Amino acid sequence: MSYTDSVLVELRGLSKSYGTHDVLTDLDLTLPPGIHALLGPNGAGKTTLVNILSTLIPYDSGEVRVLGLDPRRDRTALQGRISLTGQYAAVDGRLSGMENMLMMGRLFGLSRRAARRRADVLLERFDLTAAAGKRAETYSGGMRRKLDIAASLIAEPQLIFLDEPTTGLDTRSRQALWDEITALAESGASILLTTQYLEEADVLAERIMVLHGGRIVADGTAAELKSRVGGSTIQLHDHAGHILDEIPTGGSAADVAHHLAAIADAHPDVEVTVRRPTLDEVFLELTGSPGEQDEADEDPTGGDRTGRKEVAA
Ligand SMILES: Nc1ncnc2c1ncn2[C@@H]1O[C@H](COP(=O)(O)OP(=O)(O)OP(=O)(O)O)[C@@H](O)[C@H]1O
Repeated sequence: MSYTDSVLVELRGLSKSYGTHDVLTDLDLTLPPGIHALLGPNGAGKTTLVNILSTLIPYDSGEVRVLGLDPRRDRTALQGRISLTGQYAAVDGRLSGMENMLMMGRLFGLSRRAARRRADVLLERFDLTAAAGKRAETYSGGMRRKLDIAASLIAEPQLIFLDEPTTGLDTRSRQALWDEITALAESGASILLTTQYLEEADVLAERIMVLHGGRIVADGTAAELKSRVGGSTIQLHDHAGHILDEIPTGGSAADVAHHLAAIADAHPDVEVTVRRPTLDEVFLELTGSPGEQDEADEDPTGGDRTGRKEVAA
């Protein structure tokens, strides 16, 4: 496989097992630079794949290139160009936010002065400047997660792996982190994030891969995945918002207009909305199991509990 700047990750026949348990089976994938989400239920193999790509664990067979490098053979060179923020924050609670940043800078071989300069910029960017002198163990969960990500960015990685970056965060912290992730991508870094939150993948990622049973069962933009489960649905509801009926459509303007005209004739007073399928519905269709939703949280994107985001007709 040859590397060009237009290829971020390339997999050919990647397989990985633990004993007799096949976790990843014959994966093929080519990713361009950008924000990509790896979505899948518990145990689907998301962390295993990220750990392989980020050099933490070896793969069994196949070909793997990350930024043109083989994570097994070119481990050290690749480690200098990527960062990994795991589900379990690597922050040292006894050190202050700034000390954590400087420690990470030294690990990446930056001079003290360069590390300090970069730490100032990143702490400011993640809104942690005021807390920089305080021990990290006094931080909230959201602040620790932000510090962890800030520290992982100290060496300006080309590719950032975020493994379930918002798991366990409340809605506000999650939204703040989404804003940061978007800003990181705008500054030119590529991001590969894993998530169990369908909405997170929908909001952040240009491309979503659904991992299930060791294979990628779907791959595309959120809109492309949604189009796999059919066109828009027209919802009829009363003035109190109770859903009276749902009518599937082919999705084209002509087809939706045709249905709306018939509804207007038969029920001139009824209220209608037209909505696209949600990623939950896509997930159910593709994997036979519902995607995980954080029941404790209200939906941060403003949809209802089912992840529905309605669009006025
Ligand atoms: N070191 C290991 N030894 C044996 N089995 C493992 C090991 N690491 C992971 N597994 C198994 O491999 C499968 C995939 O695990 P992985 O952590 O990659 O899934 P995941 O999609 O990241 O799940 P989650 O969303 O729960 O983090 C699981 O069945 C897990 O039990």
